[in-house]
Formats: sequence, C-alpha cells, structure tokens
Amino acid sequence: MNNISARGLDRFPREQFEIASEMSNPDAVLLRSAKLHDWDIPDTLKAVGRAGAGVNNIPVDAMSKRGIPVFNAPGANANAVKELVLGGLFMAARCMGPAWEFSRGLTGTNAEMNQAAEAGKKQFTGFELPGRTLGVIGLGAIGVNVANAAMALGMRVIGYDPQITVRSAWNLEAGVRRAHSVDEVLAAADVVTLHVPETDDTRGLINGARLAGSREGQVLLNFARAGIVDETAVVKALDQGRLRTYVCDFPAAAFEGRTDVIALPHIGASTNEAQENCAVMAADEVRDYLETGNIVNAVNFPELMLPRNGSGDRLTVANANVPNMLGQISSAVAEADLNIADMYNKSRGDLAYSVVDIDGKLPDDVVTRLRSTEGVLAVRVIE
Ligand SMILES: NC(=O)C1=CN([C@@H]2O[C@H](COP(=O)(O)OP(=O)(O)OC[C@H]3O[C@@H](n4cnc5c(N)ncnc54)[C@H](O)[C@@H]3O)[C@@H](O)[C@H]2O)C=CC1
Ligand SMILES: O=C(O)CCC(=O)C(=O)O
Repeated sequence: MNNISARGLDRFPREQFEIASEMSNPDAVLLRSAKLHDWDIPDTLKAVGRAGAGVNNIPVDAMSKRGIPVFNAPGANANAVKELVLGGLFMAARCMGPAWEFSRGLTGTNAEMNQAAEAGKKQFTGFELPGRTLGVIGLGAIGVNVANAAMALGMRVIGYDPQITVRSAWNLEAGVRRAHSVDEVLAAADVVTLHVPETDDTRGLINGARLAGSREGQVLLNFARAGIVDETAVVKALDQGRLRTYVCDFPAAAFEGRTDVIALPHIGASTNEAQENCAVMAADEVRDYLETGNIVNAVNFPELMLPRNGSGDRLTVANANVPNMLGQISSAVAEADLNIADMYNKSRGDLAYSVVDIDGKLPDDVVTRLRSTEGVLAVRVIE
C-alpha cells in the first residue's frame, strides 16, 4: 500500500507469493503511512505489516475483532529519527532556518553580501548545548537513542515514560534523570523532544495549559505525530515568547510563513537504511505468520513461537480471552479422533491465540465448527 523497499519485498519468493500494489483479495498487506481507517477489510486478510513504528494509521481494534494481527518494526527506524531530531536540535539552537533564509535573500557583489551578512548576523545568536537540559517524553526506541546522544553532547537529560520497558531502561545512559510527569519535564527543560505514539491518551498531550507552565524560551521538537501537539497552542506560545522555536516533522496551515517553526515533510524515517530495515523486519514477520502462525512484534497479539511438531496440520485460533475456549478447541480436535502433538496458548488483553500441532489432517467440518464457535475470531489451518 506504500513504497516498500525491494529488500523487504524480496523476502517473499515469487514462486510462492504474488506481490502487487492493487489486489482485491490479499492474504496480507504491507504499508507505511497509508491510512486504513476507512478501508473495507477484505475477508481474505490474515495479516497487516507496518514497515515502521507508529500504527495510528491502522484500525488496530477492528483488526483484533477479526483476529488479524498487526505487525510493526520496532526500533528499525530509530536511528534515522534520532539523527533528524539532532539535526532539528542544532538548527533550532543556532537559528539555522532563519539565518539561511536571510542569506538566501542577500544580493549584490561578494563584498556587498559579506557586509550585509556581518551586519545582519546579530539576529541569529544561538546557544550551545553542554549544560543545557533536554527533556525527553517517551523513552522507547527513539527516545532512548535521542537521550543517550544528548548526554554524549554534554547536555543534562531528564526523561518521562511511565511505562518504560526493562529493555529501554537497560539501554538508557545512567545519567538520565527520571521525571514523574510531563509538566515536570516542561518546567525543567531548555529543549523538549516528544517520542510517544499517537493514542487516545497522548492526543493533545502538549496543550495550552501545559505550555503555560513550560520554561520560558523553550525549544519544542516533535518528530512523533502532529496530533500529540495542539498547533494553536504552539502558535500562541511562540507569539508570547514562551516557546523560542517549534521543530516538527508535520507541516500545518497554522505555521505558514513563520520563521520560528521548522516543519519538515514527515521524513524522520526517510533514509535508505531505515526503509530497508523496516521493510525486511515487517516482511519477515508477516511471512513467518503466514507460513507458521508464529507471532513476533504484533501490536495486538501475544508473542508466540512454537517449533513445528510432526507432519500433520497446524491449527491456529484467535479468540476472545474468555473461559473454556481452549477446552472447546481441544474437544473439537479430540472428537475428530485426532491427537494433539503440541500446543501453545497465550493471551494479551481481550484476545487469546493458540497454535495446535495435530497428528494428521484436520477435517473441514471441524474447522467450520470452530469458526462458528462463539468467541472465535479467526481460524487457520496450515498444512
Ligand atoms: N517522524 C517519523 O517519521 C517517525 C515517527 N515515529 C513516531 O514516534 C513514535 C515513537 O516511536 P518509537 O520510539 O519507535 O516507539 P516505542 O514504542 O519504542 O516507544 C514509545 C514510548 O512511548 C512511551 N509512552 C507512551 N505513552 C506515553 C506517555 N503518555 N508519556 C510518556 N511516555 C509514553 C511508551 O511507554 C514507549 O516506551 C511512534 O509511535 C511514531 O508515532 C516513529 C518513527 C518514524
Ligand atoms: O514510513 C515512513 O516514512 C513513516 C515512518 C513513521 O512515521 C513510523 O515509523 O511511525
């Protein structure tokens, strides 16, 4: 549904898979930022692969209700985003956007331009980074990378993430100070950078009330999602001098003509390396799921890997996480006089997922019966 790096598409051998940008009955879709919220989900769809981090463009709840896992590529573009954030940080600290605009407007001979440059440069006095405080909101793959890079530049770093993972905590430089709220970060930092997903909880996270309590003359960096920031409140804070510069990856009408806003066209992940990393990771996850039913890096399914046991069918069932589902699955198999060689069941929130290796071939009527069992969302048989 978007440009997916050929390195990723090549993970699907063409003898086994048909790949196209338009297809009426796909088994799976791969996408980047395409918006799926108004898409009629085809009955054939078994998996969605997001070649990137954010999944706010995908109706994840609707997919879960149909028993369709949504895979993403955690961390695969984190370095690319970190580098752009650092670029934005340097641009803001040294007034590079307006200074470049100023230079581009100079005309005349070299001597005249030089004279005008020397006379005009006092408007573009910036600040240096060592000793300044960077506030990082969201310490996942990108936030941790940015925090660590800022420490290496001599900045003080304060971070806020109430659900930080053990992995992120291990990766974070020891000197990063822990904040207990977004407000604490806004009040303490010279520069604030946002690295949270866009969800119902984070939409409008940076709003007028919060900016009113932020440190005077702050730089705000948003390479996460436009919706996390209230653009009207940002413009007001810029006009009041509360914010010095807003650097983001999302152009908006509210910022038109402003020299104190640097808005890039959503290029955080636009490096060949990031696009390849994301495409390969998402493609491998989707292919593995189609071929084995195993789940790695799905945002709505539990992580589950079961090595194939025996040469019979593999049954996979996604169902509501309610009592007696596992009993009904194993009874259906037993009533067909078949033995279960191995099975693995795991749940995540409202959803449970089972992979069942069977000694033999599962009759069609058992599959039909399972599909019509209350609470069952999706059934697949992998031969
Ligand atoms: N500009 C671009 O091209 C790109 C933008 N992104 C955006 O950046 C976001 C973050 O990406 P990653 O770091 O890879 O994701 P991640 O899932 O590794 O990290 C997100 C972190 O945010 C934390 N978080 C969630 N709600 C929070 C809250 N209310 N306050 C503080 N922390 C909170 C989570 O606990 C998690 O640790 C993505 O969801 C995506 O929207 C990601 C890649 C490229
Ligand atoms: O694929 C892209 O260019 C967008 C990347 C992004 O926003 C993400 O990974 O969340």
